[in-house]
Amino acid sequence: MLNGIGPDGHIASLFPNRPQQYEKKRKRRCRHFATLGGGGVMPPLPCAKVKRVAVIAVPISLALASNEKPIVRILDSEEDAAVALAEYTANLSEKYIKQKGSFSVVLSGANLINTMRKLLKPPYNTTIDWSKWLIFWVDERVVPLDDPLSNYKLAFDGFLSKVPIPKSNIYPINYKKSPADVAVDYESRLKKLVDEKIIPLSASKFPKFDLILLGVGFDGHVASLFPNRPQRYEKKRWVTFITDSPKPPPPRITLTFPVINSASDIALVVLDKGKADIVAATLGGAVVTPSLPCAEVKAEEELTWFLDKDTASKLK
Ligand SMILES: O=C(O)[C@H](O)[C@@H](O)[C@H](O)[C@H](O)COP(=O)(O)O
Repeated sequence: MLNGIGPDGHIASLFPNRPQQYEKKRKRRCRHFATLGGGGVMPPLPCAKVKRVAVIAVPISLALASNEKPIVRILDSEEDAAVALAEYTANLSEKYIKQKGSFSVVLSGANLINTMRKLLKPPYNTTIDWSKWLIFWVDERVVPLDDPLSNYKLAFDGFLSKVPIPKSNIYPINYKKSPADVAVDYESRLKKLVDEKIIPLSASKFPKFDLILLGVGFDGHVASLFPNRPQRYEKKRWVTFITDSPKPPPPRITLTFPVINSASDIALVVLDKGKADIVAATLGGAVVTPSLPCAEVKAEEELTWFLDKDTASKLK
């Protein structure tokens, strides 16, 4: 069988986001699955599912996923990763407060907040200068701040209510608007903080946060930048919105890649063996087109992955 490969990885008329690629009974289909290059991508690209492959030509559009030598820390357990994350965050807090008088921290939702728990314990609960912390969200669900789905509520209940960060240093969304307007509002508040020199501007004229803490989804998303949604390609806006997020709830706002990638330090915290394939594909340099969002993350200073042994188990 002679097959071409589309820029999105489709072969024949089997496209990445269409159910036909999963057809198991009808005859016109590809029977056997394998992955060229060994990177597990979830869901796999149709072109990665063809068995017995002879590669005749590789389209030049299949660029390697970008990743500029991240630091990869593989800890024995989730508990050890939480300890390492606390030490890493406390060191950066000390460094940036010394350097510039404040420490801007941008939070994700979901499991990350629990993994930050060691910062609430000695010695960090008393040694960190919490009064200098500024808190933002890399993405937020457009729901009231007391809704169980709110990333603000998750962070407040699990972390922010337990440390003395001044309320005026915490920047949740103004949720009482449409997602589009919530994004405009968050962006204009960030612009004001840049004008007031509370947040510096990067060389490429995006806000430069000190530390962004990211989780990675099973499909390789970071923040609310999903593989099959256009928001990941935004180049100008600082904050954008999505009304059909594949991860519920659908309405969200998110910082864009130009902002994320302008941060000084970024931690990607992935502690879930169900994400071992995504991690192996990203850090193993697998050819994935379009690339996984988590493979697009870069930091001005250092990008550090925090993994546990199980999550790193498929890394060669
Ligand atoms: O609001 C959200 O849902 C997040 O900010 C999202 O980007 C999250 O970080 C990833 O989905 C990973 O989540 P887990 O680490 O909990 O799997």
